Amino acid sequence: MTQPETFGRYRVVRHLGSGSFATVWLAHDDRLDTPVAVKVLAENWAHQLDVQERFLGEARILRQADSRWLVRVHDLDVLPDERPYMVMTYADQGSVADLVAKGPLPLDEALRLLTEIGQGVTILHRHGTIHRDIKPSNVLLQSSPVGQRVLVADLGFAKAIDEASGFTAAAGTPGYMSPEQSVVGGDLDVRADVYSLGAVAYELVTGRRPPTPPIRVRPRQLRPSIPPALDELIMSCLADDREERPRDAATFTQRVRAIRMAPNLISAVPWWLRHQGAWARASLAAVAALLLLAGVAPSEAQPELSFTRVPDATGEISVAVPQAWARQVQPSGWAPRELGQTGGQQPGLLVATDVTRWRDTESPPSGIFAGLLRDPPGHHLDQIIDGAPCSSPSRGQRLSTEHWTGQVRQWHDCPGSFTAAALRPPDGGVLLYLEIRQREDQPHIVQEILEGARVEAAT
Ligand SMILES: Nc1ncnc2c1ncn2[C@@H]1O[C@H](COP(=O)(O)OP(=O)(O)OP(=O)(O)O)[C@@H](O)[C@H]1O
Repeated sequence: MTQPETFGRYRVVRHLGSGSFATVWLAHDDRLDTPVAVKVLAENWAHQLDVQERFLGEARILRQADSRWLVRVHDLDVLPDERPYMVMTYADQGSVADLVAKGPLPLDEALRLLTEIGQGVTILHRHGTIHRDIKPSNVLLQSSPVGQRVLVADLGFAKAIDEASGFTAAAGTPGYMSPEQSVVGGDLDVRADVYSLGAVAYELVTGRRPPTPPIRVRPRQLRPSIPPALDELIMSCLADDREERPRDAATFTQRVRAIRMAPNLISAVPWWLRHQGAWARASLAAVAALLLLAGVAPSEAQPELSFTRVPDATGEISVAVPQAWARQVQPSGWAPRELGQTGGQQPGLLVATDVTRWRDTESPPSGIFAGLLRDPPGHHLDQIIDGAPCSSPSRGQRLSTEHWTGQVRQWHDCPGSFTAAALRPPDGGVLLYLEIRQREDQPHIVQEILEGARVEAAT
């Protein structure tokens, strides 16, 4: 295949891939200085009107739906040889198929992806569209300053809900396609996509594409650590009888979110986590018990303001906080992946007057989040945080003490104050990411907390 030089004003960089009907190129928009993906209808289909119509239909749906969870279409035009092309968001991190090719995903990552895919499909359903071909290779991944974002793509088979009865052609991909999709002339509704969401979920958590229906091997038989609620959800999506499935993608997504929030999946969550909604609530009884077990004791260093040292569940991190802040503790670690960093579950903790309101922008609690990163050399604060927690000006500074070197950024009127810091101990190796929120701005307390944080070598 010869590489064209340009498509209109877009300069072609390289070939990204070819599907059954189209070829996709990486190109550069020199005017806006941004990479784009250009999808061009294949020559052999260029004169087939129904295929052309489908191509244009895909571009229109994506343009009109215009969502951060879907590939966005920025432009549509026609080449001199009359082949249409659409200019889309470039997904620079491949697809979910690449991830799952390496095996089943960690549960927290699988649930995060399923929430995002569910959100993308929900947008389509609200737009009156059935995707009809949801599968891992049609879920693309794009890096963002705060992590990796899912983009549901390839609406080549998509159909308007109100035209979806009496289809003549069967369409979809075996393994992901609902039983009703393989019936010629069968009528469809959004529950066909719910089947596919269940099939994708099955593959993400087991590493195996589900067999053709009826499904006899439950995900928990292949991976016993899967929460029963997730096993149930996947099996209900894959029911032969669509009446037994969740009614739409929104219901599926809600149920995935509820599983993510279950107490046994709790991990501490930094403010900067981009999934604002998916927030685990701490079990207060467990918190009280953990506080006792952790041996919380007032610090002797601050007689005028009593400080307490609180460790995370592994004992690798501990923070000294004003006693009054340590009403609730979530000590069970965090997933740096949520902030776009590498590595699975890591030591981390959240200590606050009310952990459930950690990301409340109007009436924040006082507290501290601390999370460990196995440090890629040269990593710094701006690679972790994205944007600003509020519109007030911020001040950055370097910190260099006996225990830490690093960067600190503070917003003094957020409301209250907000501090983010990335600190390294003298022997390096790890990076401690900290967030400190204070209802009233008292800089000396922030200073004490930064000074008092500790990382012990894991035994
Ligand atoms: N926006 C995009 N950014 C980056 N890569 C993309 C983008 N859209 C498609 N691709 C890649 O281009 C290739 C071709 O995509 P296309 O949607 O034409 O077909 P497909 O989904 O691979 O196959 P089929 O259409 O036959 O199901 C795929 O490898 C896909 O990952």
